[in-house]
Amino acid sequence: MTGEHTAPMSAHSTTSPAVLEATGLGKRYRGTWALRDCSLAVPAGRVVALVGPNGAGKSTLLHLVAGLIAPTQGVVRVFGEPVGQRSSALARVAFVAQDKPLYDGFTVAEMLRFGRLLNPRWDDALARQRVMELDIPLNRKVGKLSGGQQAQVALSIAVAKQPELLVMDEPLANLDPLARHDVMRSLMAAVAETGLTVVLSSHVVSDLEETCDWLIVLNRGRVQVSGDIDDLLAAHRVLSGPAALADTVTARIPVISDSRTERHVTLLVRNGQGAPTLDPRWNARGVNLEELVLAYLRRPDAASLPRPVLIDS
Ligand SMILES: Nc1ncnc2c1ncn2[C@@H]1O[C@H](COP(=O)(O)OP(=O)(O)OP(=O)(O)O)[C@@H](O)[C@H]1O
Repeated sequence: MTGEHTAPMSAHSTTSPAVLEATGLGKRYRGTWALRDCSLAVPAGRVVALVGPNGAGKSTLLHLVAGLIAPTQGVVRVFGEPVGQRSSALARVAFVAQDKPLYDGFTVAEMLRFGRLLNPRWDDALARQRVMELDIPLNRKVGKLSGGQQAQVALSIAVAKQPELLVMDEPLANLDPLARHDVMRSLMAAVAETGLTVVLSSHVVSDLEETCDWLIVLNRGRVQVSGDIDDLLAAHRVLSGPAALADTVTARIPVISDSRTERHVTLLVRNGQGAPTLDPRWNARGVNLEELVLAYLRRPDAASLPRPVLIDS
């Protein structure tokens, strides 16, 4: 059923200690809720895809995790500690903002020196090695690098801080497909070397399919889906068959998306426990990550099980 999903099966359990945990988390800007009633837990060592349409609240959630803004409601914990101004756990978190935190007038070497001065856990050899392996000249001004090279420098700086949780807000934005692939490959190499947990937001779901193993879907400020990607894919399937039979399925199985012509219907459904035997005229197949995400985004009222496992701290 999950054959189309190429991410390696993870040995992690959903009940391993949560690196990141939100409970009833909400953020209001003046009269508008950017994030509401957000509860989720991410186990250690996961690579998390945070997806959702424009204005869904992704940046707001990531800024709350990084301690850059304070919640209006609820709490977010990293490594079991509530995030706040005095949170020592934030020393274990690196955040790469959407508008890469680089200074155009600095050379790459100066950016690395800056990183070394600001970060007590800085690994200078690692930073230089990563930049040189990518053939990025140390003496070039950051403003003269390509978008892909700038993303790689920002990633190298973040990794050199030796975080245990790396939070990246749209690291792939404005990059061409090859640069996106290269950045994701670099990120995966860092994950393989260090075992760090990564949360990254993106609009391009297909870029995440091979590398991420945990999915969070935000829609209109609410969490619709949070869970292990393999589990989520296994819990859904696509049914296609005669339109005349559609009502027999929709009455018995939770339908996330429904696309019909006069004679034919395609349904993306959630497998309930004890899923009913279907008429042989139905054709069933597995879903891929992009289909799953799109189906939920089209139905903001739908939420997926399993619900996040919250771990007592
Ligand atoms: N500083 C702010 N002041 C007022 N409203 C804000 C502020 N930051 C975000 N918002 C609002 O909160 C909502 C969520 O915004 P957010 O940037 O978190 O979404 P997003 O999912 O990251 O969007 P995008 O994909 O477009 O970057 C939006 O309606 C946005 O206009």
